[in-house]
Amino acid sequence: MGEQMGIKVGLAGAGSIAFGTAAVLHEAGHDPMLWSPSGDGTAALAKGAELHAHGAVDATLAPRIATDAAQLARDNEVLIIALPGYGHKAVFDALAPHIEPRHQVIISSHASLGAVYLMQLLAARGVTVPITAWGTTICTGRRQSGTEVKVNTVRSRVDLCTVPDDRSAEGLSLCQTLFGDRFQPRDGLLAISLSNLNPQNHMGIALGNITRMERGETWSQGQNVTPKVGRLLEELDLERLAIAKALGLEVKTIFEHFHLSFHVPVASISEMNQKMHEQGNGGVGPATADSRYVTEDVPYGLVLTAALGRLTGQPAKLHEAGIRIFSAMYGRDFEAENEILRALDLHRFSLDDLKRAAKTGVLHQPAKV
Ligand SMILES: NC(=O)C1=CN([C@@H]2O[C@H](COP(=O)(O)OP(=O)(O)OC[C@H]3O[C@@H](n4cnc5c(N)ncnc54)[C@H](OP(=O)(O)O)[C@@H]3O)[C@@H](O)[C@H]2O)C=CC1
Ligand SMILES: CC(C)(CO)C(=O)C(=O)O
Repeated sequence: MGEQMGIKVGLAGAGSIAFGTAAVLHEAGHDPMLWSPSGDGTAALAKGAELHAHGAVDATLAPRIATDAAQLARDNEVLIIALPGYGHKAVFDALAPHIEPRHQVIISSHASLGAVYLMQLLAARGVTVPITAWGTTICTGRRQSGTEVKVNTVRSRVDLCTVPDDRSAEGLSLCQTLFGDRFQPRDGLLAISLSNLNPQNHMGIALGNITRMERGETWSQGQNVTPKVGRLLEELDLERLAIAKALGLEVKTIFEHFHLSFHVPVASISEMNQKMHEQGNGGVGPATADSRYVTEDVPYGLVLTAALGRLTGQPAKLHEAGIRIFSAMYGRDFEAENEILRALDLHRFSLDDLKRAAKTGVLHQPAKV
């Protein structure tokens, strides 16, 4: 995998996380390249402007820019998928024909068994590579313009797993080489899916603040995790933890999540968020109802957790209610919007099939009856 430093990393995406991750990689001496699927996200950088990161990372860099998926794969040894779940299928479809055995793929953050979908595309070409799924992102932040990103935090811990699981050591070692000793290996893709706290947290945050979002207000996210919103997040967390327990999987609690990601002492979730607000990394809430907090996290997050709740006999009633309430508010069927679960035809598989696929990355066709 090349030299210890200066690894060429291709990022699919040119939004907040792709920009922030490029800055983190640059600071660690690596060589990032960005690919904006439409070209819009990198228009200014492609004309020669520099990318400025400020906040938890202060850096100015001139990342390489890819014109298409083929170039991103050709010019890099590592590919990081760094865009919302609703773009994953299109990006996997575009990249898969160009991925070769020399590559490693990281999905940041992994959504709805996307790693299984990508493995399936690669298997059709006879290619296997280590695909590492992260439960979240290495940093948080907001892209401020085509050349600027504010990085709010660089996380101390990110949960990961690699499929197929016999390539786990390669996946972990690569992540450590790129980003340092920040990774907590977890037991397969179901653990990683249940390690992503955004869907449940964003459900509570968006429900509590939907009028602010719809009216386009500017509002502090941390400050608006008020005691009642905080309690809803804690109750949502209990549903997720019950499913993980039924599956025999260890995942972090919401308290550990905020502590490790935002460096605040453990207290109630509302108190931890107030502290984040005070120390300046509480973030800014979405200023539009057309936000991935709903359009990504409901179909690609809550829907999978709710399905796992049904399969494990641990019904996630609040998660289920969230899917219905947001679908009613938006006049959309968010359950039907998940392109990856639809392509995998999840309903045909048993819990045992999913448990196996969580390790191998392969969903075997159920036997015909
Ligand atoms: N920002 C944060 O602090 C955090 C983000 N995350 C997660 O990280 C991931 C990335 O988030 P973030 O960078 O903030 O998101 P952004 O909305 O900033 O990502 C924008 C990028 O996504 C691309 N994109 C959007 N829709 C599609 C599509 N349908 N097909 C292909 N590409 C698409 C855009 O393409 P184009 O360039 O063509 O416009 C652009 O490059 C998400 O899963 C998010 O939930 C998790 C925790 C924190
Ligand atoms: C703001 C933050 C870090 C917490 O909700 C986030 O997860 C996001 O932007 O997706």
